[in-house]
Amino acid sequence: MNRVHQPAKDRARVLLLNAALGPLDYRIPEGMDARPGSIVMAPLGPRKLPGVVWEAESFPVDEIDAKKLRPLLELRDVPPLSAPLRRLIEWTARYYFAAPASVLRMVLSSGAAFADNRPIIEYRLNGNVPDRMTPQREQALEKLVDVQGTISELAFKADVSVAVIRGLEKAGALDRHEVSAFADIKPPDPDFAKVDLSDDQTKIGNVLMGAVRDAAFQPYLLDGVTGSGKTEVYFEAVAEALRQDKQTLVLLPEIALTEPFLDRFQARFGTEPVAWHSGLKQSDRKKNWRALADGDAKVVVGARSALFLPYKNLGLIIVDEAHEVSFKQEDGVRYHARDVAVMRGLHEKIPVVLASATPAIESRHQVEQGNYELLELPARFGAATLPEIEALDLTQDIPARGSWLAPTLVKALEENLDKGEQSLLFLNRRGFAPLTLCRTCGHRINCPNCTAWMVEHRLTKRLACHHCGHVMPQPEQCPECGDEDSLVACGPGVERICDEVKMLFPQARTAIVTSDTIWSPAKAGEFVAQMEAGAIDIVVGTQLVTKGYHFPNLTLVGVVDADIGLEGGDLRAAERSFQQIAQVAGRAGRAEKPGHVYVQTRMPGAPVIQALIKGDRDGFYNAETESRRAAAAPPFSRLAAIIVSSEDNSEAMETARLIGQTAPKAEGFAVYGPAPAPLAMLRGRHRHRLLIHAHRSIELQEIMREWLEKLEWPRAVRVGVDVDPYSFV
Ligand SMILES: Nc1ncnc2c1ncn2[C@@H]1O[C@H](COP(=O)(O)OP(=O)(O)OP(=O)(O)O)[C@@H](O)[C@H]1O
Ligand SMILES: [Zn+2]
Repeated sequence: MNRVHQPAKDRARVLLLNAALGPLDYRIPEGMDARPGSIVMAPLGPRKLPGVVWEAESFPVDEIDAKKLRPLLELRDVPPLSAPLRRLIEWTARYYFAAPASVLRMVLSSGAAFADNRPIIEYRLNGNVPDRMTPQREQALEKLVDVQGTISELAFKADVSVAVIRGLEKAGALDRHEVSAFADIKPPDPDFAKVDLSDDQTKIGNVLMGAVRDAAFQPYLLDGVTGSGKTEVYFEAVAEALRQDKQTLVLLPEIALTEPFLDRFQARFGTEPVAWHSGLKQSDRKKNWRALADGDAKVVVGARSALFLPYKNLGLIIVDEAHEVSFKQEDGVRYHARDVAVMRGLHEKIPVVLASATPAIESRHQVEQGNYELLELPARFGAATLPEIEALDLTQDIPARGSWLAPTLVKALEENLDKGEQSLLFLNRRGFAPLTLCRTCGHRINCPNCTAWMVEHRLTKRLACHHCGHVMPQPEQCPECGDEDSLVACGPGVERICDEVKMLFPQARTAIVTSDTIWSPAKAGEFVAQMEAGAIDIVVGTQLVTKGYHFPNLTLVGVVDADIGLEGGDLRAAERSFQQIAQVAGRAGRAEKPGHVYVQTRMPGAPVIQALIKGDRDGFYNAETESRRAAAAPPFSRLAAIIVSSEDNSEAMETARLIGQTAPKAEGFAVYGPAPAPLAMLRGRHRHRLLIHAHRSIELQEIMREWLEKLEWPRAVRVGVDVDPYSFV
């Protein structure tokens, strides 16, 4: 056997959609036009697996004899993956220590690539009631009103088994509908509803339109205060891409934001863009995938997973709310969508726009380095002004016993209510209380699988672990000492704040907005409609309400606990607190009526709080950047984490120790740990961490690859690498 780089003409190296397998060689049968990028079906043992033909030189392997090659089974009738996309997949896999097949999975994510073009069969209720009723059937009939989907989607939506849905179909309660595999897509009209831009907006719009026409790689940081019209401005670039017949990808940090975005887009371009997120039903996933691969979908808006899709001729990428940490994926391939978006721009040779009112320190640093071009919108659009921000010192302005809102904030809420204006209370904690404690023995109710407290959710009468999803009924007695009525809820979550609001203002119409209540774009749409109709007076929400929304009648914002974010003390704690509070403050007074923001804190003198109340954004950024520079922290250095986990703690510890002991020694390369992770147990696995700190000039991945490749550990141990980590637990 020898390593050959130039394979024979009828030989194909195929990256199969299976992370455990390396690339394999196959024979290309006579007449099959398979070349790099082609999506194929290949035999593996008795099975048939999808895969993509790749340049052999990208993945050198020991070649097997031509006579032993099995032939490819089929060439799929879908456009091949482009060379720039193949290079992006390779880059992502190398940079983030992921199997190329795992990255490829995100590209082919819908199964659409392998499905034939036959119609998709969906079902919906037809009003017939089956003769025989069961509780499950009743539940399904209740929950599936106006829902259409495949059998398994209906089962999921109705929370019953597939057999129940099949039974309903047999009993004649469901009608069958054929849905075309191809979407019927109306192209957006770039000139549908043009807006008159201000002078500042026009200047930036022109820069971006020029960039789209130039069709060259250029990242932009579109830095404009909340409500300055960043969206209007980047819509100009989208319009230009449409005129050039190029595709645009708009990435949003949260699927809940897609729904309001669709409406806004429709108002500007006359039709909705194509959406991509985990909430899509199977038939829409397939259709949308196909439409963007064929180039029919001109504008795609989605969550981070939309980044890897095989667009036919991408001309522009926009990352909105680009500072958001939710662009970092924390499981599977641990990539940062903002960084990969820029890499995609580089490979596709197109402009990339990062829009934010509170840019990441990393992005500002790139501007300083001359890598990104800065475009600034310093003022709110029109007559709107930035809200007044005031700190409420909780040690002076003390909330009543058993409550969490300072008297000054309560009074402001009351006045706002009287004026008929809307208010928003922000607390980044889901549920009722973060901890349940026994007054008798001091026992704290922990998750059995994680080093974490069980969070009380009073609305669903359960305790839930926010790390693994474990739930239990609210116990009547202490699980430790057995005492009755001794359990108390400690600390507030949004539900508890909402209870307080209802006690204070029984007449107020309230809404809780968290991922528990707004779990789909449709739910977000309902919430927006209610806000716009004035059917809600006071919203209590988590970070989900801090970004993107535009409610003209929302004039008062209260930050319930500004200190929470600073507690963890990780690298980005101050930056994140600043961003969150500035963003939530940015929801207030976005139209004619001015806004007011109260920030409850025990540390009114903290630099973050001071910068917020003085509106000294640049002061905060400069100080924070300098402290990072002084500490040689990112972006002035690089970090990578190694997370070792196993159900067996001693195995995990041994492996972590082995990794630590074999750490390479190099100038500007330091390894800290191993140490038990702060989240020492997660989903029943014991976790240990190492942190690598390196000079920017160092080939971090190369050194780590060489180091880890030589080591062996028990099969049950998982070793994950997190490059440029955002989470340190
Ligand atoms: N040139 C314009 N003409 C008319 N309306 C405008 C114009 N520019 C902005 N607006 C309006 O001002 C409001 C704020 O604009 P937009 O939502 O684009 O700001 P943003 O910078 O994206 O805000 P945020 O970062 O807070 O989400 C919107 O209602 C928008 O329609
Ligand atoms: Zn748990």
